[in-house]
Amino acid sequence: MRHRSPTQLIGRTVPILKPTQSNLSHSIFPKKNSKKVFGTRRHPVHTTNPATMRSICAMRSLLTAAAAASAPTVLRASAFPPRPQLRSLPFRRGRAAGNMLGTARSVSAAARSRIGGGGSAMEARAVQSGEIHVIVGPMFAGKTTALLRRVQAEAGSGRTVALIKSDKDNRYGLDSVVTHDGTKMACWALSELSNFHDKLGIEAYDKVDVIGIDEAQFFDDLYDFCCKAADRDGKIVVVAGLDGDYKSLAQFWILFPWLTQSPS
Ligand SMILES: Nc1ncnc2c1ncn2[C@@H]1O[C@H](COP(=O)(O)OP(=O)(O)O)[C@@H](O)[C@H]1O
Ligand SMILES: Cc1cn([C@H]2C[C@H](O)[C@@H](COP(=O)(O)O)O2)c(=O)[nH]c1=O
Repeated sequence: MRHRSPTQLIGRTVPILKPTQSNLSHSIFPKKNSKKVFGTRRHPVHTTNPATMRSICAMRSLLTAAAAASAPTVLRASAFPPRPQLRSLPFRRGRAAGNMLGTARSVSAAARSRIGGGGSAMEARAVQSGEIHVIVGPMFAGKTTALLRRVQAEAGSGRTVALIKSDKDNRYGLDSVVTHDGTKMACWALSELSNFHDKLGIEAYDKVDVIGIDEAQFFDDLYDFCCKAADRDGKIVVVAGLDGDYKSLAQFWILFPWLTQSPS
């Protein structure tokens, strides 16, 4: 059987056009081997589903506000977090010398401090939005492999990472994301992405720079979570999942019109 590679898209979530029937008229799928840039103008999502349309329109104001914000990215430093344990934070905090979090703060922590620290409204809005990266393809395409490589590279470059998968995927156990050829990495197995904040606690969430999500197609709240994590909290979110099944996976699709560029 011919091996198919997953497609990788990358982008900030930037609202470009108000979704209308006319700009929702094209397929979300690029031509095979296409290097074309993704974005609402070029590759809008194809949907006539009223719920999807409502969702897109409802998110527009949030995204517009997020896009209005601009500030230099705050570079973050930390060591690779220890294996997540249920009922405990996945990061050691407050260490001195090898202070795992160094002196830098996460974008969200910095943003919160600006907002809560009596800064002006302009300062409060000056938060760098994050990014959403999408790895998409059919089963056995190497999506999880690509996700783990990316997350491990981010961790290796000093960012704090957290990995999530759907608890619906219990094929290789629940405590790890596992590729079909056996590479694995500890993860949080969740039924809903909205549980992530509760599992980590707000302080630990603040310190996370990169959130990897595997089996993204199973999360009904994928779109809301990704947009909030990227646009409100400045996170880099790397999402891997199937491009569709018989139920259409609308949550995954509606991320696509907000993606503005693909890696060269
Ligand atoms: N049937 C199979 N059995 C074992 N390993 C496989 C099989 N098909 C693919 N692989 C290996 O698994 C890798 C892809 O696994 P993975 O990243 O988990 O894919 P995906 O997340 O897209 O399903 C491939 O690079 C290949 O080496
Ligand atoms: C095609 C298809 C797949 N699924 C399920 C089966 C697996 O749990 C995942 C895919 O995982 P992989 O890492 O890409 O191998 O999705 C499904 O529920 N519905 C489908 O149509």
